[in-house]
Amino acid sequence: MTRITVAGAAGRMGNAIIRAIMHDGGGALVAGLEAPGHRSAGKSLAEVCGVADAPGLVFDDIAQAMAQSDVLIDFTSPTASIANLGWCAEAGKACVIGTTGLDLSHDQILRALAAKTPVVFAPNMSVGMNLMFKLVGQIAQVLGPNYALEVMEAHHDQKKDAPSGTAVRLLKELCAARGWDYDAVCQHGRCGMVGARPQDQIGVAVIRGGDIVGDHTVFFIGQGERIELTHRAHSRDTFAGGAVRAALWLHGKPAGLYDMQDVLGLK
Ligand SMILES: NC(=O)C1=CN([C@@H]2O[C@H](COP(=O)(O)OP(=O)(O)OC[C@H]3O[C@@H](n4cnc5c(N)ncnc54)[C@H](O)[C@@H]3O)[C@@H](O)[C@H]2O)C=CC1
Ligand SMILES: O=C(O)C1=N[C@H](C(=O)O)C[C@H](O)C1
Repeated sequence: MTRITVAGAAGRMGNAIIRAIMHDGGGALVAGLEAPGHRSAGKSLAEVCGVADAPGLVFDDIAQAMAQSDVLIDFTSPTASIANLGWCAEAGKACVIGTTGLDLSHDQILRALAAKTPVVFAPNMSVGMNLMFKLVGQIAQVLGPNYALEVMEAHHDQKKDAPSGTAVRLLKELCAARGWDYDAVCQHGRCGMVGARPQDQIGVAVIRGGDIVGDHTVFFIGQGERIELTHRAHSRDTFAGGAVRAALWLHGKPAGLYDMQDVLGLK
């Protein structure tokens, strides 16, 4: 059985992942990991997460948290995920990373570390969104250049990064389909005398508020009609289930960088 440690155990996703391991089965929950000096360090996972039957403790030291584990599932912050992956690469432990907001330098380090240990890295662990990643490029290609592309995402008011990692991936799929350069064509918001819309542009709109779990819409807008392709996550359980599925799939795989498309057989 795959033994799993959950980083960010006291966070929104950490909590959902611990519930998924406990209630959906398939893996063994070993420990939680939190930021150095975090108030939950030394407490039981059951107390920290409110999951009565959860075994194990929360540590603020990765060596202790991973001592009995095969896989780390990490939904934390960009710097924390890269540091935790660095430890996993040295120790030969597999790592599933769902953290978003990584910059180019994080991305380069992640790729180098994934040469040493198996890693699943994906901005969205849901089945539906991973199918949508495939579909948006196909739709853009079939409709052709006369259809304007726009992306809108909405999330809860605690989200730190914008646009979401999922929106960034959708934009990259659309750019690949059109042969466009991401940085050159993405227009983040519009304000003032912006003029007529150029054809080679993708507008990006970001909404934040309340407890929205995660909504993404891609607009394909033509003269006389439009398609709006929307994915709405109803709860974090959909991401958590995907993360656990990825951990079970990853255990025993050779070193390398994988994403949810590999896990779900969508490539
Ligand atoms: N890929 C996906 O499907 C999804 C990705 N996310 C991403 O996951 C990340 C976390 O999101 P939330 O759970 O909402 O955030 P959160 O803020 O609720 O939780 C993050 C947790 O990580 C902990 N942490 C910080 N540094 C740490 C370290 N060095 N080691 C261990 N734990 C550490 C924090 O104390 C906190 O408890 C974000 O980047 C978010 O965008 C969120 C939902 C789905
Ligand atoms: O921070 C979140 O909550 C989410 N983050 C991911 C992202 O940035 O794409 C995925 C999901 O939409 C929820």
